[in-house]
Amino acid sequence: MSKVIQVGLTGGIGSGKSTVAKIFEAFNIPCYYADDRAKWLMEHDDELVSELKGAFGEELYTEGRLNRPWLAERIFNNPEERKTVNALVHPAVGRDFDKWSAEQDSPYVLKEAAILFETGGHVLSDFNILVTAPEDLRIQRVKDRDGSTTEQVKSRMDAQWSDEKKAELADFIILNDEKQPLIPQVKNIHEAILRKSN
Ligand SMILES: CC(C)(COP(=O)(O)OP(=O)(O)OC[C@H]1O[C@@H](n2cnc3c(N)ncnc32)[C@H](O)[C@@H]1O)[C@@H](O)C(=O)NCCC(=O)NCCS
Ligand SMILES: Nc1ncnc2c1ncn2[C@@H]1O[C@H](COP(=O)(O)OP(=O)(O)OP(=O)(O)O)[C@@H](O)[C@H]1O
Repeated sequence: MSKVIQVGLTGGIGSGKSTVAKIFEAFNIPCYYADDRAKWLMEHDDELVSELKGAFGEELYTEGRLNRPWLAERIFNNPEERKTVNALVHPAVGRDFDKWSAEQDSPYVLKEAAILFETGGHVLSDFNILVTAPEDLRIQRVKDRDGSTTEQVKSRMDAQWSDEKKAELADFIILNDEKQPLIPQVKNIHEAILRKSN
């Protein structure tokens, strides 16, 4: 059986990539949510759990649950520690995604991931979609959604590439500035991918 067409869907923090993914799902396209799945694997993939404990110590977990604020504080203020987590988590997510993709019956599948170009993961996709939005709007959205501070959002932005740099590598770009309607943009890309994949 030939490999299903894989489409990366990325965007910086608060760009609205999960919101865009939900629209693709409404067009019956299966979507793999890498950030969510990564957190699940970090608690349930025994090999990954032991590698992470080896790198960060037992205090990374409290009663088997990942100590997320503790880890976020560490990795978004320390590039070396972020590199360590990325090097352990991303290959595990890649394997899990490939397994999931092979089980889907669809003309193509989406992988929604916050960092895709940054990890080089985009080369494994057949196409890559970038969601963009003005930086101040992205910060406000995340503050409203999570109660984060501006500084916390900015420290995550600093761990990601700029939209300009990502745009050079994207096949499609969606502008989610709350002025341009999202559904027609998604529909156009969905139809273009179906045409290109036939
Ligand atoms: C530090 C953790 C526990 C914080 O969890 P939290 O629920 O607060 O955030 P969540 O995972 O939903 O991520 C929210 C946003 O933070 C940013 N972010 C998360 N991980 C990273 C990273 N490694 N590099 C840059 N930005 C990141 C993204 O914009 C993401 O959409 C979590 O982000 C994590 O384990 N990250 C490392 C693993 C990883 O790279 N996951 C994402 C890609 S597979
Ligand atoms: N076009 C829009 N109109 C109104 N609200 C929006 C729009 N796009 C996104 N939002 C809101 O902004 C917040 C961030 O969007 P979303 O969670 O989709 O972003 P994300 O890129 O997946 O973020 P993260 O990287 O933090 O996971 C959410 O609360 C979402 O409901």
